[in-house]
Amino acid sequence: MSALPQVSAARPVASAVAAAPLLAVDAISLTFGGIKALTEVSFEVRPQEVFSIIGPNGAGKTSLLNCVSGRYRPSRGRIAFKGTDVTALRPNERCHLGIGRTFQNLALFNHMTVLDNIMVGRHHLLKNNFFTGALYWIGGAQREELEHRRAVEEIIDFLEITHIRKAIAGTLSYGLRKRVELARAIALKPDLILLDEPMAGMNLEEKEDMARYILDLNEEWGMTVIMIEHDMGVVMDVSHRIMVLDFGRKIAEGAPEAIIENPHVKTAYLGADVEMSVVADAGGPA
Ligand SMILES: Nc1ncnc2c1ncn2[C@@H]1O[C@H](COP(=O)(O)OP(=O)(O)OP(=O)(O)O)[C@@H](O)[C@H]1O
Repeated sequence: MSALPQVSAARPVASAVAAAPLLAVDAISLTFGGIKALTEVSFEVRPQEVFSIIGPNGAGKTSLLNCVSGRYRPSRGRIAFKGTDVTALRPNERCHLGIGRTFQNLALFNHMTVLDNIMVGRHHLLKNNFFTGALYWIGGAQREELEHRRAVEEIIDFLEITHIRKAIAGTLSYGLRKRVELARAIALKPDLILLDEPMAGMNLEEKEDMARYILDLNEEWGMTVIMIEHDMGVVMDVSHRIMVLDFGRKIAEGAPEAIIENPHVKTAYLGADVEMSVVADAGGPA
């Protein structure tokens, strides 16, 4: 008997299967004191894929995402994005290259409005600073501001948060704050977005909405997605490919229907009581 949910037919990737990888992670290892969080993990993500990372608690999923975003520097190995070695780059430099992210725990400015939180997301795209802004207020800076507002409004429309655009972020429900955080991350118009447990703490309806936004981001906006998620129904339904970590090592990688049948994956999950219940509760596609 499988503890994992049934899967529907595999999702085809819009880009050619043979496309050069957008992200190439080559044998990265990461240690914290004596703890081996990651051991020689390698994988590639192709343009326009939804690539999910799953595994029991403490398997190294967030550590891996932090290595890709630049928050952690792996002790060994190499990370290339769009063919450029980014291993030594800081998070904001990777952000400029087109890597965006959301966090496992919400990281919004709670005292600010939804609109301002999303505008913060676009901040690094602003070309005009205080001085050029003062000199060219009638021209460039004002036009740039209008452009940013238009882009932000497009995101607000897309994520259906028009009704809360003026609300103070901290007053919103958890599900809505997660959606605002996604809005802020996509405001950067990243080519690759890293989502750390986007459905955590959500009710079924909120999860269904979030799954739809992720699919639309991928299919309509062409964004490549790397997602960590514990809800296996969602993972199996939205992912093109899945990588499984256990104790910091990659134990499997492939299409959802192959992962679900993989004996190593079943063993890893059956060996983890907490994950077992999460997986068993996942009622299939979101
Ligand atoms: N900043 C840190 N300092 C010390 N140890 C850490 C740190 N971050 C992660 N670890 C350790 O690295 C290992 C992997 O943790 P990580 O959070 O990456 O796992 P995870 O798969 O994301 O877990 P979860 O599903 O519970 O979020 C764990 O043993 C964890 O305790």
